[in-house]
Amino acid sequence: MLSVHSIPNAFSIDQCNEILTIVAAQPSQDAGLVKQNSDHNIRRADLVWLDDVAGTDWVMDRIIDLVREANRDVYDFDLREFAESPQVARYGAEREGHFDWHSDIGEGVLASKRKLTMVIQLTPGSEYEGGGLEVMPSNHVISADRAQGCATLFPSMLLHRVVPVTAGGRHSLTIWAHGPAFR
Ligand SMILES: O=C(O)CCC(=O)C(=O)O
Ligand SMILES: [Fe+2]
Repeated sequence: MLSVHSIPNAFSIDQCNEILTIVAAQPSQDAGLVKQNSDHNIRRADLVWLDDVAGTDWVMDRIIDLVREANRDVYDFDLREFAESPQVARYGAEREGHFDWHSDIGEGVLASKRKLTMVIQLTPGSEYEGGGLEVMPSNHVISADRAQGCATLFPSMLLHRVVPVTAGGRHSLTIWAHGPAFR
């Protein structure tokens, strides 16, 4: 139940590139944390929330299929909804984009109901240095597959981070599935 699950080619290269094109046309926001305070020592990234963007229903449809299948095969969590918009983040070398160790379960009304996190690599791993997503399921660290289109899923309470980008830029798509609190 605390495992990190990887789905290669969850989104095709064409689909990743289409999302990147759509996002490039949107204004981005400086990343806030769970409680909307932006502490740049913890996180440095630019965000676009996809539910504000027309023409992205197919992205959510694909997300729903991927999460449903992974939950059936691996987690068996009581998931009820996607209560938050999919989020596209850009971590750029120009300000050492990163996200320090954190859990996605926070104190907010929505963040407290997060149960499963899925991150899609939108950028090919060869286009940036650093920027790796790392997840800590127990006393060791798992590095997410950097391949474009690969999905990494993990229970939202697990500590994870994005190490600083030192060259180029990395885009990721993150979505949370929500449900009643763990017990
Ligand atoms: O961009 C990533 O790889 C992870 C993003 C993340 O951990 C988050 O938004 O909570
Ligand atoms: Fe996170």
